[in-house]
Amino acid sequence: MRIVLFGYGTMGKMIDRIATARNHKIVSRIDTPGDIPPFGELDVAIDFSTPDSALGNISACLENGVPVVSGTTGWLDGFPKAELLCRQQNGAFLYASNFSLGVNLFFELNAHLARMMSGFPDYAPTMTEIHHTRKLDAPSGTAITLAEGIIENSTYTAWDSERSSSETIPITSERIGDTPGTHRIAYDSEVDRIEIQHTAHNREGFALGAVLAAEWLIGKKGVFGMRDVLNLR
Ligand SMILES: NC(=O)C1=CN([C@@H]2O[C@H](COP(=O)(O)OP(=O)(O)OC[C@H]3O[C@@H](n4cnc5c(N)ncnc54)[C@H](OP(=O)(O)O)[C@@H]3O)[C@@H](O)[C@H]2O)C=CC1
Ligand SMILES: O=C(O)C1=N[C@H](C(=O)O)C[C@H](O)C1
Repeated sequence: MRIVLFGYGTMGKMIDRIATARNHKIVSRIDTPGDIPPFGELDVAIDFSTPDSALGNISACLENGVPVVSGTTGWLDGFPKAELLCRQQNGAFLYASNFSLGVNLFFELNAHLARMMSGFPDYAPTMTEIHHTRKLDAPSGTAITLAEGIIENSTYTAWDSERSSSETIPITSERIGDTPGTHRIAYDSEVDRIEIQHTAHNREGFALGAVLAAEWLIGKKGVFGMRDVLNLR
């Protein structure tokens, strides 16, 4: 595949290495606002940029008929616009708050646990996410996806950065050193705690997942997520 990378920071560089090792060609590396890749020479775009720039990068790809994979977090207010543009352009767009296989299995486990716990109102959920100190957004995109998974499968209606009501899931964000990404969900009662946790040991799983998603997206039309790639339906 001929690939453009939007965002050439920690993730962009790792994706470059993994994609090249899988015999893909990185045609262009965009790391500065306003830089435009040679859209006509591309098979797919991969965006790991910033909360402020993701929607613009994704829109430019869709307007130029280039399938686009995005893992950027912190811009999801703009997601409906990207989705609409993709459908209007009959394009291909794949978004995931987390591309690692382990986290996507953890999403399934979280949904299952939420369904199970919804019958036991003595237990209340809380969530903690821990990332590196360079991270621009909080809570993490993964934590928001996990909270949405609980909301879909329980009587909880919202998440918040603190417990603002008995119907909200509180999310605590910690920023420590170079932590790649840790997500913990705990259900506490007066007498005990049930908890599940995913710990990324490094960022390889995120980067490989994004390249696999880009390979999968070629030839498809529509809006997709990692559940489609991994066939978790
Ligand atoms: N979905 C997933 O699995 C994962 C998602 N992420 C997310 O990916 C994103 C990037 O993470 P990470 O690589 O660690 O962050 P970095 O800050 O290391 O990289 C982002 C890069 O994007 C550049 N940039 C700024 N503006 C633009 C623009 N308009 N177009 C293209 N590039 C631009 C930045 O340049 P400058 O520094 O000069 O501003 C920076 O080099 C984050 O949102 C993060 O949350 C991260 C890991 C996994
Ligand atoms: O910024 C990061 O590093 C990560 N961001 C994603 C998120 O916000 O969930 C995914 C992963 O946890 C690493």
